[in-house]
Amino acid sequence: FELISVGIAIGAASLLTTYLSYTDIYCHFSECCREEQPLNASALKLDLEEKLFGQHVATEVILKALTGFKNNKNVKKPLTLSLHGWAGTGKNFVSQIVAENLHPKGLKSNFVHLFVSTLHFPHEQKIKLYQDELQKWIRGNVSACASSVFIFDEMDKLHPGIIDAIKPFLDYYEQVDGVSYRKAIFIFLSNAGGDLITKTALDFWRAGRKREDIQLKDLEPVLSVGVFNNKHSGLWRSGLIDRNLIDYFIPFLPLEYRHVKMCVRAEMRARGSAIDEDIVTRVAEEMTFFPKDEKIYSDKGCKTVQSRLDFH
Ligand SMILES: Nc1ncnc2c1ncn2[C@@H]1O[C@H](COP(=O)(O)OP(=O)(O)OP(=O)(O)O)[C@@H](O)[C@H]1O
Repeated sequence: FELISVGIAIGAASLLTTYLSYTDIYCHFSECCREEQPLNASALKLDLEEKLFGQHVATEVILKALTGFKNNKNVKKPLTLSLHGWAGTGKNFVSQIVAENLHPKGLKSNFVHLFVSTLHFPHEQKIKLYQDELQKWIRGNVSACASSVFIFDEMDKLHPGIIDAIKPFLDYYEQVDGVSYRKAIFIFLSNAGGDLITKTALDFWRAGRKREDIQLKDLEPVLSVGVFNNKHSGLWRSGLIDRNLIDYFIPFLPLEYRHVKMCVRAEMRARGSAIDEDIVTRVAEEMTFFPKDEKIYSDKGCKTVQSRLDFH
């Protein structure tokens, strides 16, 4: 009798290993949604600290928000991050880093979805249609992979109201029509609030205080109110803010001359070229800086660094 149960145990164990190795092999060749895969927090930390320049607030908040969310076995709602700041300060860049740390194929993953307002929702008269499609699209993708990531770029160009279509998915519901959205991540990117962030950064600078002393609490309240009252933020009077469904408003500070230089060096490294400090300085000096008198912050952040480097 004992022999039979030992036999069954061995059989079950070997079936399990075959199944495990089968899934491993399958997932090696075809992308799998590994919902329970924990986040490698130290890899994300290293990525952010090494690659993202001048954004100490964003780095800290994103790291905390993601590790907290992914380590919590009992999340009550999806994670919703709203990234704000001037052009070229790293919002898309960070979303890419986050996406890669959640799904190895990053933006190319079947489980990471990027919406660009001017591309996907261009016509104001089609708001209702966009809302229906967006709901269907998100429902379909979350049903296929609970830990899907949705990135909405150019939120400030999104017609007011469209985003409220996804409100039920962002709320504290266990399920909506049989689908649970609790493990999904929504990231909104916007230039709205960039002026408020710059003002705070300038106030610190003018008061002789260090940029690194700026904290989330100096900016988050101003940002959420500012965005709610801004007709061109995509979140104007949005129920998402009203209902406190956005977990973090994350400020991206305007980049200074020294950060632009760091971007040039990073780009040179990525191209496999030796770092030539003369070229670094020349590229950085070609950028334009504001405000008019102090000339502290780069107009385009690090955005045109790559193309400018081609000239040298
Ligand atoms: N803080 C930063 N640290 C390192 N590289 C940066 C940073 N900001 C921008 N870059 C570089 O500049 C490029 C453009 O930046 P990115 O697209 O992330 O800007 P953005 O904030 O999304 O701008 P926009 O609001 O105009 O969409 C990035 O791909 C990256 O190479």
